[in-house]
Amino acid sequence: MVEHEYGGDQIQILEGLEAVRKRPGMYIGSTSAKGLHHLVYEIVDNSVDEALAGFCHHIQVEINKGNTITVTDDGRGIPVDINHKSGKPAVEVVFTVLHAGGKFGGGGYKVSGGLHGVGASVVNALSDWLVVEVRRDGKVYKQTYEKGKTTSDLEVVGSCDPESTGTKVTFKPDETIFEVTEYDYDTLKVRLRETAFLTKGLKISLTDHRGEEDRKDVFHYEG
Ligand SMILES: Cc1cc(C)cc(-c2cc(NC(=O)[C@H]3COCCO3)[nH]n2)c1
Repeated sequence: MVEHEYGGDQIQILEGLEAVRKRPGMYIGSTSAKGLHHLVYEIVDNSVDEALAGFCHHIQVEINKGNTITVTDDGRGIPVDINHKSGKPAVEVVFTVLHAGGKFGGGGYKVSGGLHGVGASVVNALSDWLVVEVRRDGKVYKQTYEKGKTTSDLEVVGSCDPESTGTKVTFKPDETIFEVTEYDYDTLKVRLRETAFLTKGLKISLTDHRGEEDRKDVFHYEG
């Protein structure tokens, strides 16, 4: 690959991020409480896709102190192999390339919690920071981003049982973008219960760590 082509790709990525941060409403509908909660649905939808593919059985959503969100699944783990067009790990492409495909192919971007999660890079762009951990092949991989820009190379930070695979994402919504930065437990509860109902067999748990005591609900509907 010739040097200038690489530059082109990098510029494309930066333009994508800038577009999302300049007009967030175009990508997540609004920057009100609705948009704040939409960030969670965009991430969860990726794990739901993995569940629909038959590889993920449990998704955990946690509201942490400071109103950061952690979503953990037990799927195969986002691929970490180097994508030969970009020279970047597949997981980095997922979180940094704005997929022009949007929800319905073509350039248009449909705002909705539609499936076939492609919104990870949008969530990343609208977050002060985002950390992803992938468990795959008995290794624990980690990468970090700030406002959608990569701030560390993908690195192996540990090892794990080869049978233990999955993806964990923690992010902090950018308070300069969202008018509301406090998560509402019941809003997430209603949506996650509906998602579990529509995805028979998938267990979805929601935990709020912000209080003295944790508050938790688990949704699991059999077919
Ligand atoms: C929380 C979260 C967030 C994102 C962006 C992706 C995922 C995700 C993605 C996947 N699985 C995959 O990407 C599939 C894709 O096909 C190869 C094996 O892995 N599982 N979980 C989870």
